[in-house]
Parts: sequence; C-alpha cells; structure tokens
Amino acid sequence: MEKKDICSYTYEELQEEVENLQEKSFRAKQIYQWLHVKLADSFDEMTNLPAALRKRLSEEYEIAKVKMLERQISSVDPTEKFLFELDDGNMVESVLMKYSYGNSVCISSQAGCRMGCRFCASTIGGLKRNLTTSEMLRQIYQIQKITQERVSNIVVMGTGEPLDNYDNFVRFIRMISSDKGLHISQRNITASTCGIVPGIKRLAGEGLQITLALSLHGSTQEKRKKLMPVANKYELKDVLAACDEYFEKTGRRVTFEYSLVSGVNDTDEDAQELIGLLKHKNCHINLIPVNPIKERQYRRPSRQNALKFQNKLEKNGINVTIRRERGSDIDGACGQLRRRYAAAEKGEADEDIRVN
Ligand SMILES: C[S@@+](CC[C@H](N)C(=O)[O-])C[C@H]1O[C@@H](n2cnc3c(N)ncnc32)[C@H](O)[C@@H]1O
Ligand code: SF4
Repeated sequence: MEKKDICSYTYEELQEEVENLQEKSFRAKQIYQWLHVKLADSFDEMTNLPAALRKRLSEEYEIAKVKMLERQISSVDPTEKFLFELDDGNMVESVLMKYSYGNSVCISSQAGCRMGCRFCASTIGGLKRNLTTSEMLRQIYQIQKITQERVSNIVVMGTGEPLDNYDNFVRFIRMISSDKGLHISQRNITASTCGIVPGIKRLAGEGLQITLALSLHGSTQEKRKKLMPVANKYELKDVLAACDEYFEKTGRRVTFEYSLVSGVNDTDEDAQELIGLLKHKNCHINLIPVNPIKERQYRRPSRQNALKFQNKLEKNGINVTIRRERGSDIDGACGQLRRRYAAAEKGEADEDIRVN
C-alpha cells in the first residue's frame, strides 16, 4: 500500500484522518504541531503519542523526504544556498537571504521547469515533476532547523513555475500562513510567474494577500517571444490585464521583473516602450542584470548601462530598483547548483557547469 503524504494535509484534513483512525480528536492537534511547528522529520520524534499510534502512523503515512545534500555559505553577504534531495532522487535548490527586516527563503515549486525561458538554467533538463505541498513546506522547515534561524519572508522564485503546479502551490500558501503552522504573513510572501494568464486570474480570486511578481523581460509581444516561449501562448496585453485584475481584486501592487540582457532588451527603445507599458500602473519594477549561464551567450549590461536604464524609468515616475545581487560567490543563478550536482553524478566536468 502506498503511504499517504501526511505533511500535505491541512489541519482540518488531518482531523478527519485521525477520526478515521478512531483516535481521540486531540491527537490531530498534537500530530499537526509535531509536523508544522516542531518540524519533526520522523514519527519517532512524536514522544507524546502512544507507541502504538506512532507505529501505525509510520505504517500508513510518510513524512516527505527533503534531505540536505549541500549547503553553500556566501563569504560576501549573509546568503546561503541549499541543495535538497527528494524521495525519488530529484534535487531542488532553496536560498536563505538574511536582511535587516528578517530572513527570507526562496523555494522551488517544481523539479525542473517546462517553460523554456532562454536565459534560465532551471529549464534546461525540462520538467521532471511537480513538487508536493509538503516538499515546498519542508524546504523552509529544513532551513529553519539547520540554521536555527526564524524565517519571516518567502519568495517562490526558485526552480519551477508555481502556476503550473497550481493546486499544490495554493495549498502551500494557505498552510505556511496558517496560524496552526509557522504562521508566516501572506503579505511577506511573493510568488513569481512567467505569465500564465488563467493561473493569474484564478489566483486573483483565491482571497490571498500575497504579492504577485510578473516576469516581464520584454516590453513588446515580439521581444517577449524571443526570450520566453510562454509568450507564444499568451499575448502581452492579456498578461497585463490579468495583472490589473490581480491588483483590483487583492489590492496588492504587482511587481514586474525585468532581467536586463545586454543588447537584447536594454536599449533606449526598450526603456521607452517599458515606460509606455507601465507608466500609469501602480506597480514596482525590479531590474535584474541577467546571471549568465554557460548554455547561452547572454551577457549582463555594465553597471553604468543598468543605471542609465533605471534613471529613464525613474524620470517617468516609475517605481524602479535594480535588484542587489546576493551570494555572487556561490552557484548564483537559479538552477545552477542543481545542474552542477546532476552533471557531477554523470561524471561531467564541474567547470563546464559553474559560471561564477
Ligand atoms: C527562476 S524564476 C521562477 C519563478 C517563475 N517561474 C518565473 O519565471 O517568474 C524566478 C525569476 O528568475 C529569473 N531568472 C531566471 N534565470 C535567470 C538568470 N539567468 N538571470 C537573471 N534572472 C533569471 C526569472 O526570469 C524570474 O523572473
Ligand atoms: S524563468 Fe521561471 S518559467 Fe522560465 S524557465 Fe525559469 S523557472 Fe521556468
């Protein structure tokens, strides 16, 4: 019999499970606390449960494996990168970034990605599979346990497209923000999407208070298509309309992410078009000098050109920042650590994959 994924059950669902096991209802609270507050990795740790119940739980349920394979600690700023192994051998990356306002963790939502963005290392091997809700939660739990640091902010910006794993992702948001678990404020959670229009519209109606980040990267439909195959499916005007709907329904200002790629989307013309698109929107734009990956020839603009681009937007009243690079001495671009590890397992040279 396949074991049930106990960490993906909401509190109410766990209550039902406990009832079906014909156990006293307070056991549900105890088990939920072990899993989502005390962050237990095994049923053996649940010492206030009778031994017979622990045995039964371990026969019928499993606690999703998210096991640390590697931890990289940056020497230039307080950033750490973690590589985790899942039950089936797939690997995912998560990043801890320490700020003055608290600790932020960037998690992966899928093993790989099928969206094919040209500059992204996460998509090179395609999509392996969706992560379960428990695998998303337990990336945060493991980091909190390993570092003994309380996590206060979450960004869903690691490997994968969260809206391509919609149900598990939304369940994750509800559970991580629940007062029965780590209770991380939804206002401290940002999820980034490449622009899946039906997903954005559906998310707008979920009654959540998370920030939506839209990966824009091009100021016209044609330019987006060159960098992001998802633009072949959804028109830019429809993506922007869905973002407007998100803002109207949630009151949460949308962030636009724009990876600056030298000679591709960082010209004066690009800046002008971007101003035209965003000028009248209540939004924020994050410029991210592209992180080069070995498989593509894309380069980042000079610091001076990036600042010039930012100034143009600012002069037109657009709220814009250049994202500060974190952990530049560790496998920086999303998906690189995972790829380097997979290559090493296949006996390929490390240097071929690492670009930093
Ligand atoms: C890895 S994606 C994950 C979330 C979602 N799939 C998306 O595309 O928004 C998070 C952000 O990283 C950006 N990104 C991916 N590869 C990058 C690179 N090599 N340099 C800079 N940004 C990159 C993406 O464009 C996106 O804005
Ligand atoms: S940028 Fe996001 S959507 Fe695009 S391939 Fe990477 S993870 Fe997938």
